[in-house]
Amino acid sequence: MSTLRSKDAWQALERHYESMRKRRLRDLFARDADRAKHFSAEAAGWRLDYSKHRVSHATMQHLFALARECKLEARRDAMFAGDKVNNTEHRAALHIALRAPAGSVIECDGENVVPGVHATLDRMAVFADAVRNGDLIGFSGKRIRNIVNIGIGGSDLGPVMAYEALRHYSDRTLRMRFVSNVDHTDFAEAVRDLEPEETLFIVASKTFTTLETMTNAHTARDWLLAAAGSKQAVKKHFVALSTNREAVRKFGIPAMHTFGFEDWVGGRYSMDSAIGLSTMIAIGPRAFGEMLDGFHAMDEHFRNAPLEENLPAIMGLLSVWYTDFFGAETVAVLPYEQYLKRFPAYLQQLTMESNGKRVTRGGKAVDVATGPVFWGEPGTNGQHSFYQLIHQGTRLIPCDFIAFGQSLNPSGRHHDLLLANVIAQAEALAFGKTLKEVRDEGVPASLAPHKVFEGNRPSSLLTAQRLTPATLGALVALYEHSVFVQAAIWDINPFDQWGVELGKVLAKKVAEEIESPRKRLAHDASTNHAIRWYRKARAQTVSDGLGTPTVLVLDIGGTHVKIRISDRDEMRRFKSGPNLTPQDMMDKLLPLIEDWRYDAVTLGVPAPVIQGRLRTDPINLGKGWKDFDFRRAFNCPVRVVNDAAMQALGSYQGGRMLFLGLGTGLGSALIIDGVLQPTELSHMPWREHTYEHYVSDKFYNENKDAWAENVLELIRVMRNAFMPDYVMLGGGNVRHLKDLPDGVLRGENGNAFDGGFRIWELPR
Ligand SMILES: O=P(O)(O)OC[C@H]1O[C@](O)(CO)[C@@H](O)[C@@H]1O
Repeated sequence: MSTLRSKDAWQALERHYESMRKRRLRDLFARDADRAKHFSAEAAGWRLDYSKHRVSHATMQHLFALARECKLEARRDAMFAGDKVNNTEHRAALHIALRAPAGSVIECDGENVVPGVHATLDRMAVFADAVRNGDLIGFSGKRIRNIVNIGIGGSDLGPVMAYEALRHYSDRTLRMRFVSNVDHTDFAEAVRDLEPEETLFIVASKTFTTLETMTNAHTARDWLLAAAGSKQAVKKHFVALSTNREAVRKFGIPAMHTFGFEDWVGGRYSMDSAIGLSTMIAIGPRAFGEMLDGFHAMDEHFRNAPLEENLPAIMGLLSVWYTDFFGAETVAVLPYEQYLKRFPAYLQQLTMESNGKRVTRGGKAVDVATGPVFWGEPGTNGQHSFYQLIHQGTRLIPCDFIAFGQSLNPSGRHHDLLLANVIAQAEALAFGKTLKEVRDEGVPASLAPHKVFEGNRPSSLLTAQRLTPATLGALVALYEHSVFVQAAIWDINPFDQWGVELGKVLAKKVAEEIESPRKRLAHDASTNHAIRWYRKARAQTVSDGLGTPTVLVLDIGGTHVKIRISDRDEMRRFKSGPNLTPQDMMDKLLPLIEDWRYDAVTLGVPAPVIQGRLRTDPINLGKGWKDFDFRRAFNCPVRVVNDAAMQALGSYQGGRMLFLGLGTGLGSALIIDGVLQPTELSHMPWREHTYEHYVSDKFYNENKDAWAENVLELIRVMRNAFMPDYVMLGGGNVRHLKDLPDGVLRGENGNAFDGGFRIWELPR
């Protein structure tokens, strides 16, 4: 038996539960006319009515006794004192210091942390005011109007929830957006209608290493630089909120745009730290200060009020009561306030990342249920979807109803009806409707069971006068501390989150395997199957010309194979020669590019290619090229293209272009309005031989002057035949031509790679 189960108060509760299990709320109310008064408490602008819970005075006494036996007050005091209550990470959990008034003293490792907190708040205020006043200017000299917060988990849910909750108080001339998901759709939709020159990115990440956030931050930087041109723009358009100052500096964000906090602020407890910069920009430093005051008021209440009047203690203990004695698995959070639409999502991280634990602080398995599942939606919408199950389903789902006396957008009967609904829902859940009541209404016997409401379904009603920055702060602190109370009873650490690690590590491995399609898979059959399925889907995306693939280009020549990849400048090469078979090439290539990831391959081959297929083996290489299965060898989409055509594509400047490649032989290609037309001029008869003969490298070595004459003659003839807007000369021997006629341009050899990359942008 665990220490918790063996506690006197726990055992007393177990016995007491047997007497409460069947007690009806109807009876409890009938016996006590003042039950609503007796089972309610107030603090920091909030009133908690918990009279519709399945508790008696005795229940509450047992629960308070349990809290005392679990040393809740001592644990709370240790947290407030800056002790390392996050024992698995050896850290304090001092979020209460984030809202402590200037002048207070809260020590961590012997140092008063409050002055540092206020110094950051002051810097944030100066910055927020600069944005709000229009003093913050982007790269083009225009004022910043769009704020995009990039973060995830606590670096997103708190800011987005607070922005939505306090929208009424926000500066409507600013556009606030929040990007969290690594799904690119999130970023794409967030910036779709924004101008880079007016956009500020706030990269919010405690660690500044989180995969999703850093991927989105790099995408944001590319998006900005595509418009700004210069890397200097990053300094103006990016702000970082982080504890990892070194990583922020490496990203290119200057110290003056970095707002830090300390490791004693947990991600899900950070919305009132520097992570709240977007909130402060939206509502202004003064209102942000009011929100902090609300937090602080609830902190003080939690710290000083006796458990019997202590809102977080009561809420936390009720959660333990239902989770461990009634076997309830979830809690529904139902704000009757549209501005709180993201509150349930925010609470999910706060509650479940904190208390989703299966071992005690000392590492022993717990043998009672811990952290319930939190979920919810704003009322009244939920009433028309899942409330059916809460009213008549087989599960017990305690509900937290949240409502405000005054609407921020009063109009007609709206608020009356909203409040009527929340009050009525709590009443219906508690008291239900008996079979007799249904029958008395004249409902036929066959239908009556369907219309019975069992009732006895518990709920809290949390009310405040108005949704303000202060009431929001107090509400969040209420839940933070309620989570702490539950953790104290279960003896778990609510401040770590090891449970997210394994998935992160495996995702990194799987991403590597997806992006290196030749890697062998050694997972279970199902995981292997899923990876293979996605590799195929991904290859299809590339083949369909969607997205921007990373392309590996091979420029295969008679003496060397040169290789590049589209996201790096580096070129690698290895020797080819007259005996090089495609298999030899693969054997030399793959070890050389082991560290490169690519989605697609372009092969520029010195041989005729029609519709992506080699018509013959290259004359200057070994055998077996024509029928070799490159798609299979690379395990990703491959496009084979004539080497001259590839260079032509890389040199193309629009319109009708004739490309002539002067190398060992003669390469040629025609591009008309972006569409590549393969041509094979080299072996057409000319004079006593072929065109290639008279402009070849061999001919050049025999008679240089005649070679130059021949090239000019070739250009004249081909111009007459194809009527291009211009002729582009490529190949190594172009350098031997001094003066070029008008309309004839000199291309560069490196253009071949650009052609290999561009070919994936063309329709197939
Ligand atoms: O702020 P960071 O370091 O990017 O972390 C984001 C989130 O990731 C987690 O560490 C794990 O999900 C959360 O606790 C945290 O809020």
